[in-house]
Amino acid sequence: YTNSTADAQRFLRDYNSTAEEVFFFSVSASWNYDTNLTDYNSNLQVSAALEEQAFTEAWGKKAKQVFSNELLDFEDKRLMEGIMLLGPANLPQKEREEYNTILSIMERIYSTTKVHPRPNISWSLEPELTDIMAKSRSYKTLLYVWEAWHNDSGVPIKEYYPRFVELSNKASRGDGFNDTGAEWRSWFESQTFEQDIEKLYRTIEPLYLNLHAFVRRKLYNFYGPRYINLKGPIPAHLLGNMWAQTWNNIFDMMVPFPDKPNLDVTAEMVKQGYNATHMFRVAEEFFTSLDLAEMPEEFWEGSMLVKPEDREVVCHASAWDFYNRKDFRIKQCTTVTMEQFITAHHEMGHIEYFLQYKDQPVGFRDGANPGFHEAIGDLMSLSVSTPKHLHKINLLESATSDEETDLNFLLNMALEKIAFLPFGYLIDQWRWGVFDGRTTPDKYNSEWWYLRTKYQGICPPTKRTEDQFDPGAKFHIPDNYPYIRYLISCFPVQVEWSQATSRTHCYFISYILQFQFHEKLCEAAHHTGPLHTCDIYQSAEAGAILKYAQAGSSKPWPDVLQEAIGTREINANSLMKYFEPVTKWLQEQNVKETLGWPEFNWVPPIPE
Ligand SMILES: O=C(CCC(O)(O)[C@H](Cc1ccccc1)NC(=O)c1ccccc1)N[C@@H](Cc1c[nH]c2ccccc12)C(=O)O
Ligand SMILES: [Zn+2]
Repeated sequence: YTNSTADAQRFLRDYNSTAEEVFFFSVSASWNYDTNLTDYNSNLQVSAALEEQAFTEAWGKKAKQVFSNELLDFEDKRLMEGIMLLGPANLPQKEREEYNTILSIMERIYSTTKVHPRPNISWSLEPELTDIMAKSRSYKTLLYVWEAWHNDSGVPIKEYYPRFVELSNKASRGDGFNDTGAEWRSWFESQTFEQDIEKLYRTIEPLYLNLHAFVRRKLYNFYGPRYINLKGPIPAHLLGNMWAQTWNNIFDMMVPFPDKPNLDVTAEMVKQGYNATHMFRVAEEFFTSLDLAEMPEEFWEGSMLVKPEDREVVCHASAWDFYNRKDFRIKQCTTVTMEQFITAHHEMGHIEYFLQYKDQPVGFRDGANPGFHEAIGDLMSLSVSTPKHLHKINLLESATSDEETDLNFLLNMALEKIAFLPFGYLIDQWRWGVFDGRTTPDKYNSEWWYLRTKYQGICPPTKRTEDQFDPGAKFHIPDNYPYIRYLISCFPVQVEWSQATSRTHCYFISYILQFQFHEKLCEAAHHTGPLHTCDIYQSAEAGAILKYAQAGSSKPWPDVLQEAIGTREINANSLMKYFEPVTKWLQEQNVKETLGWPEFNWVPPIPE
């Protein structure tokens, strides 16, 4: 290759066809390991990762040697920049092996941890512990399960994490970043990224404080003054979820108008004999009703939609692209619940994205929009969760949309979407501090709980020390998957050109903007009435916008965005408008409440 445009384009084509084979091989090895966690499969997965890293190193070094970037158009420049990022391939061979092995071990510890309440009884996170956290209303049972999971999964991971951080930072420095956190933030290519998120968070904070105060009062009425301090943080194990990240599982303790139809359709799904495959068939029909693609045959043949009995697997849901334009799979330990039904739509949103992208160059199939993937799945849940949609798919008797039913629905959505915001925000705040060295291993847990109390207004139900490692008890930390993308993701758009590289700006498709996106899709679907009753199901016009927005970065972003979403600024107006009825209602309920948790350091007593 010489430094000419023609050669650069040939280089990109050659890279692409080789990359497909190498990525197919390493994704297949990861799939085999994740669906059968044995030493044998771990070794194969680690060596496949080494192969991929050797490939990345060879082509990345060649690209840096030969090409300077001004030869190429915007797309090819982005592809070439991606190829030049070596990641773990910056590490010498021994350290590469150590890096891959640590990741494999941490993932396995998390995914195979079991709790033994009594001899020869063993509970996994999915489904046993998850179900108990969702359904139990016994303070002591919840405390036992919460503490056992956090100790048994987090503590063994703790010994590996500092070394992992060291190796990850060294790899990031090899690509010119100060540390891995800086590398992750660079994807948003915005000098004011952290301030933007802080501003976004401050906008919705009043809504969160009202939800928090209301939930705390209801928990106080149930668990009593011994365990709930009306001026303090809420004990983390009482919110229906192992990490207190979404609170919709305790909706039954919060229902504003209990005599209205029950919006949690889990019971109805069980009654109608739903199983995993049927849940995914119904999800598929939602997407095809938007004129998006149906699942290929390979999907139904290759996916793992239920937890196998005979082997250990990674149960945390995920969607897989095998980079051969044919094999696309979901791995989910599906149980028949509404929450899992929503997750099935979220995972299938990833597959739809893969299908839209499959004929794009490899570099655009995932890296181009870090996290746009995650935004699509959540966007769908805004429609799928509506009483109107659940009625259309015959899971809800009546779709009476009177004011009280609407309030029930909006509170349920707030327990999912609003409760999530501070959690989505704090995970990577903690990690950014770890990667840039501010949070040293001797402070991992205290910093974690400081952020958990500061943003979520929750506290550990029992004393936590530096002997434990509670961040390790949340999948995305041992799996090293960035989390802010569940809150903010980014359309990279060409804006102005500078000499060395094409400057791209970030159009934030934030968690907040999904409501704006939803608003646009609803307009296209000719929806009338309040936004929260909109369901884009069966609207090909709405699907067209989605398809256009999703169809890879070969389309010019600005018009997609302006048309689809409105502005590039993060503004929470749509979200605030969406929740406006329930915000007012919560403010009325909270007239006598203390908003926030001034008794910041309060922790509940241990039950005797
Ligand atoms: O992790 C997930 C779903 C799994 C996933 O689809 O996001 C998955 C995560 C994962 C990443 C890397 C390896 C293994 C699993 N992401 C993907 O499968 C995926 C697929 C294609 C591209 C990018 C990511 N959800 C998050 C956030 C979340 C759950 N429930 C919510 C409700 C409202 C808002 C957010 C959430 C969580 O469980 O904490
Ligand atoms: Zn996802």
